[in-house]
Amino acid sequence: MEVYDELLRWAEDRGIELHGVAPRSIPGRGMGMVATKPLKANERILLVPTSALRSLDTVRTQVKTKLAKDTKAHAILAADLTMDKPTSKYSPWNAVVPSRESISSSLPLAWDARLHRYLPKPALALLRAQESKFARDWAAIQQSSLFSPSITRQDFLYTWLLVNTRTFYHENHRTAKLPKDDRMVLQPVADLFNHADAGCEVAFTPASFTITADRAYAEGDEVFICYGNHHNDFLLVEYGFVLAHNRWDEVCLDDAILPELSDGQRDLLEEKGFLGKYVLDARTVCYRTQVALRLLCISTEEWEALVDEGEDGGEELQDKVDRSLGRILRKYRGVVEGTIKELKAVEAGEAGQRYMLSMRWQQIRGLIDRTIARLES
Ligand SMILES: C[S@@+](CC[C@H](N)C(=O)[O-])C[C@H]1O[C@@H](n2cnc3c(N)ncnc32)[C@H](O)[C@@H]1O
Repeated sequence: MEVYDELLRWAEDRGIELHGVAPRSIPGRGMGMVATKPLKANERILLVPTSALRSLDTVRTQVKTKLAKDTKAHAILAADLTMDKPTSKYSPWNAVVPSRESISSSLPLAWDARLHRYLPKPALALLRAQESKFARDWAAIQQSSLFSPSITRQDFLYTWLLVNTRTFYHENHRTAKLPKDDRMVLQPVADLFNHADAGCEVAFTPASFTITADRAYAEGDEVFICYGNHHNDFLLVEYGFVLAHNRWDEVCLDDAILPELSDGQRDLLEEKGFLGKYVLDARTVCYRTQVALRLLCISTEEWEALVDEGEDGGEELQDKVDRSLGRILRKYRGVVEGTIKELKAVEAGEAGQRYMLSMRWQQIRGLIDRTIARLES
C-alpha cells in the first residue's frame, strides 16, 4: 500500500481532500475507492481543486508548441503523459495508474485484431470510431518533432488509452470554445473511483471538482461514481469491462431483424427512416423495432398507411408483432449460442479477453431469453 500512502500525501499537498474514502485494491476492478467510515447521503467525500487537475493548461510548453494547432486534447494529454520521467512531479500518480499490460489486456483497441470480429455490432462500431480517432492522433504525433528519439505506437497507445479511461468532462472559459470532446481533464485521485450504473454525484465549479455520496455507505463498502448511462458494449470498448448488473444495458437486434427483411422491405424502411438501430433492453423493444416488425406482419400498403398516420394498428396487430418477435429472437438465440461455442475454440488473443467476449454474449443471450419468456407468458 506504500504507493497509495505516497499518493495521498502528494494529493494532500495539492489541496485534494478525501473525507471518509481511501483507495483499495478491489478484485477484478484494479483499484477502487472504499468507505473508511459510515458515510451519509449528500456528504462530500472528495474535493479536487482546479489547480490539481492535469489539463491543457498544465501540459509542457513544448507539447503545445510542437504539435499542430488542431491537435485534439486527447492526443495532447497523452503526449504529455508519455513525456513523464520517473522524477516527474506526477510520479506518485503515475505509480498507481494501471500498467501497460493491464491496459492492453483489457481494452479491445489493444487486443489481437482477430478477436474484433467477435465484438457485438455496437461495440465493433465504437471500436472502429476509436481506431480512427487513434490513427488521427498518432498521425499528429508522427508529423511533429515532439519526440526525439521518436516513440513507438505502443508507447503512445498506452498513454492514449490511459487518457481514454481516466478523463473527466471539464469546462472553463477557454475550453468552452473548443469542441465538446476536447473539454477533458485528468484528475489524480478522483480517477480511482470505479463505475456503477448509479453512483455518487460528480460536479465542478471554476474552483474545484467535488464528489458527493449519493446514498449512505457502510464502512468497507466500495463507493462508485457513474461514468454515464452506458450499455455494456460501450463500457467494454471504452473502459475494458462489462457490468453484471447494468440498468442501462441493451442489445442491438439488427443482426436478428435485418436478415428477415426482403430487399424491397429494407428500401422502404430506409426511405421512411426506420432501417436498422433496433434495440432491446430489459423492459422493451424500441419503437424502431416495433415499426420494422409491423412490415413483416401486414401488407406494404397497410404498413405505409400506419407509418404515415403514426398509428400502431391496435391489439390484434401487436399480438402478431409479438409472435413475430418471439420467432426472430428464438432464431437469433441460436446465432448467439453459436458465437459462444465458436469463442471456445478461438486461440487468438488472451484467455481473459475471450472470457470477456463470451461473458458479453452470455449477457445478450440472457436478455433474449428473458424477453422470449416475457412474450410467452
Ligand atoms: C477511472 S479508472 C478507475 C480506477 C481503476 N480501477 C484503477 O485501478 O485505476 C477506470 C478503469 O477502472 C476499471 N473499472 C471501473 N469500473 C469498473 C467496474 N465496475 N468493473 C470493473 N472494472 C472497472 C476499468 O479498467 C476502467 O477502465
